[in-house]
Amino acid sequence: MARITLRQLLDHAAEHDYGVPAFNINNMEQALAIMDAANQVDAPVIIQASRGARSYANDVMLKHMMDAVTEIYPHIPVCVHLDHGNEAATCMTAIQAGFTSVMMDGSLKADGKTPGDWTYNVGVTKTVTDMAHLGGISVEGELGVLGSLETGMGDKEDGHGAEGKLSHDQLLTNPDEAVKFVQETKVDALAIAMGTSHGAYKFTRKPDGDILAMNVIEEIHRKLPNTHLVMHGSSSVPQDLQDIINAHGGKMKPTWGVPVAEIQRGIKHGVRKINIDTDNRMAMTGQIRKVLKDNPEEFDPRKYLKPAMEAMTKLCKQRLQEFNTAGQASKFKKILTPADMAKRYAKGELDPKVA
Ligand SMILES: O=C(CO)COP(=O)(O)O
Ligand SMILES: O=C[C@H](O)COP(=O)(O)O
Ligand SMILES: [Zn+2]
Ligand SMILES: [Zn+2]
Repeated sequence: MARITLRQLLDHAAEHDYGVPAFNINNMEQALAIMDAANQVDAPVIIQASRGARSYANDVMLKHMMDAVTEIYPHIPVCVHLDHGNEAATCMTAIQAGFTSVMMDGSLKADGKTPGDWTYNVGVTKTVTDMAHLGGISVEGELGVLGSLETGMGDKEDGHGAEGKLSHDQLLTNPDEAVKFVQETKVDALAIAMGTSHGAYKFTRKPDGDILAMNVIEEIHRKLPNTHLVMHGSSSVPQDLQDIINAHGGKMKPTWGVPVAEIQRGIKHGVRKINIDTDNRMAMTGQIRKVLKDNPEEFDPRKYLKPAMEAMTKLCKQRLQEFNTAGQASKFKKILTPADMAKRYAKGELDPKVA
């Protein structure tokens, strides 16, 4: 069994200077595609499921898929993470379903739309870390609200995210507040806002420092050198994938994502978890469109799901190589269980350290 906690994985990533992509799954095809990639390049990996994924696939199905992938690939450390938990109960039921890590996203209220204030965010996040750490489960928190620095609009493309206009202050995580937040909540990883947003339409041009504020990451990392930073909305939205979709009946508008070089710069400054969903959605959809358009007589799902999985494996493998995750799986000496981690939290060994 190689199910690893986020904390152990990201501590290893910090020690060995790499980042770990967190790929979203909703079904068996995505889980197998990610694991095939991780196995090919000897990489540990984070598989994450959103609330939407949990209701799409059912927790029982997800639980057994996670067991299946660790049984098929026992040598690959896999962290199973809840993406964007909206309240404490969502986190607790994920833990019951076997997740080794949860995100309590208190940057938004439980409706997933209204920005949460400081007191709300610290309170709900601390409730989750207090409970989760008792059982050795890791917690990611979020400070700052995801949204576009180009338009000032919140991030609601994929159905969750702030609605309406946000202030510059809300859109950029304040480094001093980040220090206080980590000290008060004891989160294992901190997601920050600096201009990325979910979905395909992040930027209308190649992003520069005005609309993708990587300097915020550098400043937070200076103040919190031991905190693992998380970049959400980090798909690169590759042009070739846009082209495949559009060449086969799709209608994606011109758009830019987060350049891989910017993520690599982030990894040099404490970014350890990089959330990617949209790129994989595009990789799969491009192949499904292509097969169905080129072979309109085809109706066996395997005929389009297999190329879709292969395209997703290719994308995942590329990111694992680009983030230096490749080659790291076999470096793990021992995978600690949540119970082992619980003892470490109890002793205070994993308490946050500030510069
Ligand atoms: O942040 C994400 C999941 O939490 C995914 O971001 P993308 O939409 O850029 O893939
Ligand atoms: O939130 C980000 C991920 O892309 C998950 O999306 P989802 O909520 O539509 O499953
Ligand atoms: Zn989202
Ligand atoms: Zn996200």
